[in-house]
Amino acid sequence: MELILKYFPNLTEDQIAKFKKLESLYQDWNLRINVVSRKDIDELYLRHVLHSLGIAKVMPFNENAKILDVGTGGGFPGIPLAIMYPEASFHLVDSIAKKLKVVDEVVEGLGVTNVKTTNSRVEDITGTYDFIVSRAVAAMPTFVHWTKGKIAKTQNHPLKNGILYLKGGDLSEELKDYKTVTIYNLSDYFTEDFFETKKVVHLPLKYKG
Ligand SMILES: C[S@@+](CC[C@H](N)C(=O)[O-])C[C@H]1O[C@@H](n2cnc3c(N)ncnc32)[C@H](O)[C@@H]1O
Repeated sequence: MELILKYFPNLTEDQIAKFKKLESLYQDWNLRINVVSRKDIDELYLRHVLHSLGIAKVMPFNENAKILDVGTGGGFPGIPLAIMYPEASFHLVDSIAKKLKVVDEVVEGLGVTNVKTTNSRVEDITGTYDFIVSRAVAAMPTFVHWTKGKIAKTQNHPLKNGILYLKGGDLSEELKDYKTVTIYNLSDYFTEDFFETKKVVHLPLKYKG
């Protein structure tokens, strides 16, 4: 938890309490439904919570922001971001129901009220959002195809509405066709070795016409 405060020192007491509570909730639920590997659960704050919050360093969301987390799995990056931005609304989607069971239990255990979950493939989601966040779900071309038409027209943030994707490693081949992409190195924000190759990829997307 100190790790989160190191990079986000202005959290409220309520946010601190919620971030702290994440550990016991995930430890408990992960024993019943495995959503986080054993190694990762020991490093939950580094590998999951702080990594998810890399998106917050790149693009602090406004009040009323509408965010879709595609393939949220056990709730990453959506749950840490929902704690960070209690006035924004988060829609967490996954095609596997038992993963969302963990998300629903964690959300209830935390008392977070700005998260909605849907058990569905993202292709079947019909809303529009300021940003679509994700980690470890699909290569960018597939992801862009899946999320077509889900971006809101009105721009409310300094970065253009679109995808904010947590990715790692060499992305030159995967992203070569996207002229408008911006890559943010998380090592510019966080000093831990884990972030050495980690990035946030911002890809502006056209709104639904
Ligand atoms: C490797 S997990 C990543 C989970 C989480 N984002 C994380 O980083 O911890 C990929 C998740 O994407 C989900 N997924 C894959 N394709 C999807 C689709 N088309 N629509 C919704 N969820 C999808 C899978 O069910 C799985 O839970």
